[in-house]
Amino acid sequence: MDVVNEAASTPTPGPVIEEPAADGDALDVRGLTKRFGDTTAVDELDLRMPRGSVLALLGPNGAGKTTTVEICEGFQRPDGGTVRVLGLDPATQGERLRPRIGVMPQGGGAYPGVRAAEMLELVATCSADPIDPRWLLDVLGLTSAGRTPYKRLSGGQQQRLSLACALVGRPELVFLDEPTAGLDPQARHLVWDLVAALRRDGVGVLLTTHLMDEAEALADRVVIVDHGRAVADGTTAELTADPQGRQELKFHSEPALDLGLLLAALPEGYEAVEQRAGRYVVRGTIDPQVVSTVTAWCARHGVFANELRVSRRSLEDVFLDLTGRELRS
Ligand SMILES: Nc1ncnc2c1ncn2[C@@H]1O[C@H](COP(=O)(O)OP(=O)(O)OP(=O)(O)O)[C@@H](O)[C@H]1O
Repeated sequence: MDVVNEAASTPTPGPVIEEPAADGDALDVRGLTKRFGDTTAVDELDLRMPRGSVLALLGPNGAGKTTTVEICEGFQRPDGGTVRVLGLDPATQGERLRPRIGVMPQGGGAYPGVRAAEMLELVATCSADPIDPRWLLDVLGLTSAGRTPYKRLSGGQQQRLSLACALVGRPELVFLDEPTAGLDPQARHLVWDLVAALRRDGVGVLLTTHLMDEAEALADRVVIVDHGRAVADGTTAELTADPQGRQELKFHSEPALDLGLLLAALPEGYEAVEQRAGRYVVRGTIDPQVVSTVTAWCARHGVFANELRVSRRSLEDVFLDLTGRELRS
């Protein structure tokens, strides 16, 4: 799927506009701060995003993701810090920036009576070189809903229409705020495929999510935010790598097992933690003998070792280790 170059585009001669160097970052945010009364929604946040890459802002509800995105889009003004999007300041150069970005806001929204295809065609008319709206409706599985008024579309269809509106202007950078919230698994994968296609076409994508599998599946780089601050920043591989190269054995069992006794049954150098009630992780070199020792130890104590698996750390684990809370908390 070639999203950006799908329709032949003929460059239109026009006034020469001084644009920033093409090799600059798509996004360069430094020390971004935003307060609402006593609440510091965004707190000295730094973000860098090369052009054509996918950056995920991952964090729990209220972490400051939407506020950050809305500042980058030019919908809110920061209280401190500098923001450059495609080399432009969204607060003061919004008119030059808007034609070059696509925005899919959280929850979408439209005039309730407008038909799906009309809405997309209307948005397309605002662009100098739009993608063919019919093609986009087709790719997003919305052709049969083209004549349906917005208010009668299902939540998933509204979400996909909102995504189509964000893409129809052939943007260089797209902001997707929780793009798969409320979608069924099929529609969710359709959106994932589209984001992957955008990336292949060289379109930058900043997406927010509180779904770690979404961030893992789509993003070149993940910034984990909590209380408006970046608590971790890197590729999924970097973030989930264990500093000592250890593996993990995870299992579910009764809460409050005596992990001191479990460790005594294992060779020296292992770590065992109850990440939350009844969820255990043993870290170290995990070989069949260790698995056998753990299950035998559980059996001796009259408890099951359920859902036992050897795995690498997930982004959820990283968040839990950094904040002591779950992403969905
Ligand atoms: N307009 C506003 N007025 C007052 N407080 C606000 C406003 N917008 C956001 N906040 C507060 O700022 C903090 C960050 O909110 P924000 O919506 O940016 O978080 P989020 O990470 O996007 O959360 P969610 O995943 O729920 O969308 C929250 O405490 C929120 O209540």
